[in-house]
Order: sequence, then structure tokens, then C-alpha cells
Amino acid sequence: MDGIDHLADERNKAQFDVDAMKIVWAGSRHAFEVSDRISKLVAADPGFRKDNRPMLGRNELFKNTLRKAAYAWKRIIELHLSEEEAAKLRFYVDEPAYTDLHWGMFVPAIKGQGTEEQQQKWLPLAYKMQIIGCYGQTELGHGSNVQGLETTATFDPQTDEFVIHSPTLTSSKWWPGGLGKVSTHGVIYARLITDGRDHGVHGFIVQLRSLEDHSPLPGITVGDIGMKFGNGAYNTMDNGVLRFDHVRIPRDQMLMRVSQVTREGKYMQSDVPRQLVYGTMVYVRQTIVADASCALSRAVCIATRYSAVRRQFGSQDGGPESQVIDYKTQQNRLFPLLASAYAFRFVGEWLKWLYTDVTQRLQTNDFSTLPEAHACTAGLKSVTTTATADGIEECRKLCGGHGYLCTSGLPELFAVYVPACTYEGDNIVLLLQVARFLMKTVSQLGSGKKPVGTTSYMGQIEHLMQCRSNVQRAEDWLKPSAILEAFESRAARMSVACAQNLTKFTNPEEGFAELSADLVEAAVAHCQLIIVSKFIEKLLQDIPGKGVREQLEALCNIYALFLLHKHQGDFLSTGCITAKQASLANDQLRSLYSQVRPNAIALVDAFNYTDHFLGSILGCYDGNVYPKLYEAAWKDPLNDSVVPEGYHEYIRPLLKQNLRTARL
Ligand SMILES: CCCCC/C=C\C/C=C\C/C=C\C/C=C\C/C=C\CCCCC(=O)SCCNC(=O)CCNC(=O)[C@H](O)C(C)(C)COP(=O)(O)OP(=O)(O)OC[C@H]1O[C@@H](n2cnc3c(N)ncnc32)[C@H](O)[C@@H]1OP(=O)(O)O
Ligand SMILES: Cc1cc2nc3c(=O)[nH]c(=O)nc-3n(C[C@H](O)[C@H](O)[C@H](O)COP(=O)(O)OP(=O)(O)OC[C@H]3O[C@@H](n4cnc5c(N)ncnc54)[C@H](O)[C@@H]3O)c2cc1C
Repeated sequence: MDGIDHLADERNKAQFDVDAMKIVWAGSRHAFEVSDRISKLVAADPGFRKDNRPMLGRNELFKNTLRKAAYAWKRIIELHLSEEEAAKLRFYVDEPAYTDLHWGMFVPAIKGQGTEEQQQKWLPLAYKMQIIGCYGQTELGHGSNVQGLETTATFDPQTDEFVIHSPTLTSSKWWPGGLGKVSTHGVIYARLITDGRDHGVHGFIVQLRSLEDHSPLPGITVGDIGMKFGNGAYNTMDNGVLRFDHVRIPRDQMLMRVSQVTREGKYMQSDVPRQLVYGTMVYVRQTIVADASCALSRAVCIATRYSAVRRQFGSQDGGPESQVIDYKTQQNRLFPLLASAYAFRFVGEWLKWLYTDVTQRLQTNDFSTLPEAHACTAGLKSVTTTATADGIEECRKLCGGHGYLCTSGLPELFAVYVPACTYEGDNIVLLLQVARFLMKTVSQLGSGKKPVGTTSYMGQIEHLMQCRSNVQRAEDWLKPSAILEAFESRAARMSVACAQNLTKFTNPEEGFAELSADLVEAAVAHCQLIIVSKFIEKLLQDIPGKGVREQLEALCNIYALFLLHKHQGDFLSTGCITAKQASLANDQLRSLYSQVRPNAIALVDAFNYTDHFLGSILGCYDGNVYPKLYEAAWKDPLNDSVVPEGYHEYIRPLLKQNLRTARL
């Protein structure tokens, strides 16, 4: 606006190489270059404007999303973008759309659960967007309990078809994104019935709409489920309702990698575990962990820049007031979120590696790491999305009153993000899965079966059950070994305590239900240990760039010590640390905040977000917040006229009536 960088002084304070940190954040130089190029391309294109979203009515909003998705596809083709570049372009367009489900779930479901033949038939159509697909699992009556789904797929040997049917109101498909108004096809989950026998839930490719005029095919009732939380936000998505009235599909449209139905109607299972039917969810949970760091870093970038711009109190001798970022309370709320954004980035990278490793093993029929992959994706999805949703809301509060304006970008970001705590598995339901995995691991200790992967720390259970932290000075908390021992012993002791309590119940399932609140806490402790240990492992790698490692070490310590402070009840009650050591951790945390303070702006610049992507006046790169806020207010449609519409109908008569009353 005035061409001045109002945050220049802050940027000059940085003690590390920001460009090198950008590469660490992106994951590699290549990833940085792609991301940088595509984000600028999107930002410069008026076709991807998004600042008017909160003002639009649903129909207008939705049509605008359809236009953008079509335009994005046109640009992808025109520019010959690779798969990686196209995914980045959709990410930077930053508008939830049916394409998320098409590329994010429909295609992966066919890839993961379809046979070679099925993949060859359906994937080329999906890749060219000649068909558009959704993921139709959840029903009105059941979401978490997948085994409770009611839609049926009954094999008819006479015609070699499945008959898909919604027998009850609660069996109506409810929630699938892209289903409401767009998808031509869906991977639909239904109970497979052959010869009167129910074989449980399986996936089927079902055509829903005509490829000629988009009308629903015979027997199909489909529509949108209605407005969701927040203005704009996730209302760009057509989450749908769907009912089947004896819809027939050919037998070869059952996804048959895990199990098959023969021409004669015989049900056969491959040598692969039935849980592979849930494989798409494992894949998406892994991507959601990576996305948590994006959403949180975005909110943190806004709150950090604004905290450096905003001044309140503290003026001395007529000088400027204090920047709110210098208040210790502001730092204590903001810097752990900054550290969490980095921590989630690195654990997301690791989880991607783990997922790739499991997928490669599955190709060779090695299913040994599947339970670990399920527990890690479920647990980390839960812990990172909960922290991110809470963190975005905290960032809104960190921005004071202006954070509540849509132009801060934070209300919409929160409204879009918060369902991540529910979709792809309710966070509590997923933590209970982790708890089951932990209880199984504890029950096998001493059986000779060595715990592996993320539970390998349980291999030293005797030590972890009785060790005492040897921290004596605040600086001792900077040793990775001190942090790891505290987190490992806390997680181990919480799991063992649950396992011991479970033995008091004659019926294990009853015990599990009764102790579920404690089990969830044990699962959280285990997942936080994974995040801390993956951050520490990241620091063992070669990290080029002046001062970059030092900044990451400070952030890693802030992340760990803040968790230790927040959950000190766990650490103290299990006897892993003393009250004195907890207090020393807090002292160390304060000095880490002072270390990060001069680098805070540079640490959020390292995310390399364009102003377009941030979509926030408070977070704009140049920090010129006030003129921009002032100008934006006048652009609000309510200010199109000085005297509002409705004055003559509702304000004037009121004022006149009050005048008459006053005269009386
Ligand atoms: C301002 C604008 C901003 C714009 C954007 C800004 C920011 C956005 C940023 C990010 C966006 C975020 C992400 C984007 C990416 C994609 C998201 C897009 C859209 C959202 C899509 C959402 C789609 C859905 O929700 S699909 C539906 C998902 N449904 C669920 O998850 C259901 C959950 N339930 C279950 O998974 C299961 O029912 C269960 C709870 C696991 C229980 O299953 P059950 O069979 O009953 O099993 P049981 O407990 O008895 O266990 C048996 C046995 O199986 C093991 N098991 C279970 N599951 C699995 C598995 N998946 N894999 C492997 N093994 C599994 C279990 O451990 C047991 O093992 P064992 O017998 O004990 O050994
Ligand atoms: C924005 C959005 C997009 C979605 N997109 C899709 C999609 O594309 N495709 C699709 O198929 N689905 C989709 N879903 C559905 C989503 O996957 C489910 O809503 C989710 O899995 C949660 O299930 P539920 O709604 O049945 O919750 P419920 O299970 O009914 O949860 C209600 C409460 O009960 C608790 N609870 C449930 N079971 C237990 C238990 N065993 N122990 C303790 N507590 C329990 C939960 O913690 C929660 O507090 C979407 C949902 C949303 C919000």
C-alpha cells in the first residue's frame, strides 16, 4: 500500500538463514521450488480470488467454487502440470471442493482396493475427470461404527449383478463430500450379502448420475445435506445425502482386491487382512497430519506478524507503546503453537515415510506393520488435529478484537478446519484404537515378543517404571536424553497403570469401557512421545544454513517443555519428575522464549506463504495492517449506501414513534 515493509526491523533481527529454513520447512529444495512457483502463480491470477467468500449466499458461493475448480483444471492442462504441481495448485487455490474427495479418496480407494483390472478400467477415466467420484461410507445412523452400516449389496446370481439398497432411513448415506451436487460416481460401502449370508462391509463402484445430463440414475435419490458451520468456509463443499432403491450394478464393480464374489455367487477372501477395506482411511489420516502443520502454521503466521505490529501499554517518556509480542503471556501462548507447527511438519514427514513403507510391504504380502501404521495414523491424526483446531482459535484470541473480523482470515480458517477433529474418524474413537494397540503391546511384554517401531521404548519397561529424572538445573532440560526419558516413562507408566486396572475386571470389554477416559490419556501420552521423538530425530540429520539448527533445537525444546508443563499432572503423579524439576522446566521455557523472540517473524516467513494464501489483513507480509483494515471496512456491501436499506421501513417509524411518546 505505502510500499514500506513495516516489519523490516523485525526481519533484520533474525539470527538464522531464512532461505535455508524455507527449504527445511518445504522438505527439499525441489519441494520448495515447486511450492514457491505454484503459490505465486495462483496468487497472481484474479480467477482464484477468494476474499469475497464470507459475503456470498450458498448458491452463489457454490457456483463460484465450481467455476474455480473448472478453471484450476483448465490451467493444469494448459500448463502441462505434473501430478505434484497439480496437487500444489489445488492446495493454494485454498477452497474446499468436490475435487478434494475425487483426488483424495475416490482415486486412492480404487487404487488400494481395486484389482489390477479394475484399476485399468476406472483410473484413466478418473484421471481425466471424465468421471467424478466421492467416498460414500458414512450414513445417517452410523459414522464411527463402520461395521454398523446398513446399506446392502445383495448378489443376484440370475443376472450377475449386485442390488444396492437403502433399507431404512438411517441407512441413507449422509456426509460424503462432493456427493450432494457433483459426483457422477461413488465408492459406496455396503454390507455384502450372498445367498442370504452377510459378509460385512465392502466397497462398490456405483454410478450415481447420468454422464449426459447429470440427472440421478433410476432408483437414486441424491441431494445436499444443508448449510454447515461458518460463513463461506466448508459450505463450498456439497456434502450429500443418498438413497438407493434396488439399484443394480454389474458384479465386477465390487472392489475385489481384498475379497471376491465369483460368477456362481461364492464369497472368497484373499490372503490379505479384512482391515485393508479401511485402507483409504489410513491413507487420508496420514495426509491430514501433514495438513495440520499447514493450517496451524497459517494461523501462527497471522498471529505472530500481527503481534509484532500491535502495540498496547508500556509507553515511556512519550515513546512508542510495547509490541504485544513482547508480553511473556503472549509468548507463552504463541511460541508453543509456532513450535507445534514445526513439530507437526516433521512428524507428518515421518508418517508419510511410514505409510509408504507399509504400502511397499503390502505389495509383497507382508502385513506385519499394519497394526502399527493404523495406530500411528489414527493417534497422530487425533492429537495433531485437536491441537491445530484449538491453536487456530487461540491465534484468533491472540489477535484481540480484530481477530474476530473475517478479514483476519482466522474465523474462516477455524470453521474450515475444526471438522478435521471429526471426519476421517472422531478423535476420541481413534484414540481408543491406539489404546487397544497399547494394551495389546503391554500384555505381550515378558512373552518374549519384542516391542518394535514406536513402541520399542516399552522394551525397557523395568527401567522406565522406576527411573527418576536426574535434571538438577534448568539447562539440563535441554538434553534430548532428559526429555526422552521423561516422555517415555510417562507414556509407559500410564499404559501399564491402565493395563493393571483392566485386570480388575472379569469382562475385559467392560473394563475397557469403564477405563476409557484413562485409556485416552495414555494414548495421548504415547502420541506426544512420538511427535517429540521424531522432532529430536530430525535434529540428528544434516541441517544446512547458518543458525537453522539452533532455531529448530529451540523450537523442539519449547514443544517438549510446553507439553511437560501443560501435562505436569501426568508427569508428577506417575513420579517421573519432581515438583522442583517441573519448575525448572518452566524456567527453561521462559529463557527459550527470549531466544526465539528476535527470530519469530523470520520463523513464520520461512513458511513462505503468499498474502493470497494467508487471506488475512492482520498477517500481511508488510505488516501495514491499519490502512488495510480501514480500507476493507468501506468495501463491505453494508457500506454501499450511507443510509441502510430498511431505514424507511424499520428505523424511521421507530424514531418517530419515540418522538411522539417523548412529547406525551
Ligand atoms: C479459509 C479457507 C481454508 C481452506 C483450507 C484450509 C485448511 C485446510 C487444511 C487442511 C484440511 C485437512 C485435510 C484435507 C484432506 C482431506 C480431507 C478432505 C475432506 C474430508 C474427508 C473426510 C472423509 C471421511 O470422513 S470418510 C469416513 C471416515 N470414517 C471413519 O473414519 C470411521 C471411523 N471408524 C473406523 O475406522 C472403524 O469403525 C473403527 C473405529 C477403527 C473400528 O473398526 P472395527 O472394524 O469395528 O474394528 P475393531 O475396533 O473391532 O478392530 C478390529 C481390528 O482391526 C484393526 N483395525 C481397525 N481399523 C483398522 C485400519 N484402518 N487399518 C488396520 N487395522 C485396523 C483394529 O486395530 C483391530 O485389530 P486387533 O484385532 O485388535 O489386532
Ligand atoms: C465436514 C465433514 C466431511 C465429511 N466427509 C465425509 C465423506 O466424504 N465421506 C464419508 O463417508 N463420511 C464423511 N464424513 C463423516 C465422518 O467421517 C463422520 O462424521 C465421522 O467418522 C464421525 O462419525 P459420527 O458422525 O458417526 O460420530 P459419532 O460416532 O456419532 O460421534 C458422536 C459422539 O460419540 C462419541 N463416540 C462414538 N463412539 C464412541 C465410542 N465407541 N466410545 C466413546 N465415544 C464414542 C464420539 O466421540 C462423539 O463425541 C464427514 C464429516 C464431516 C463433518
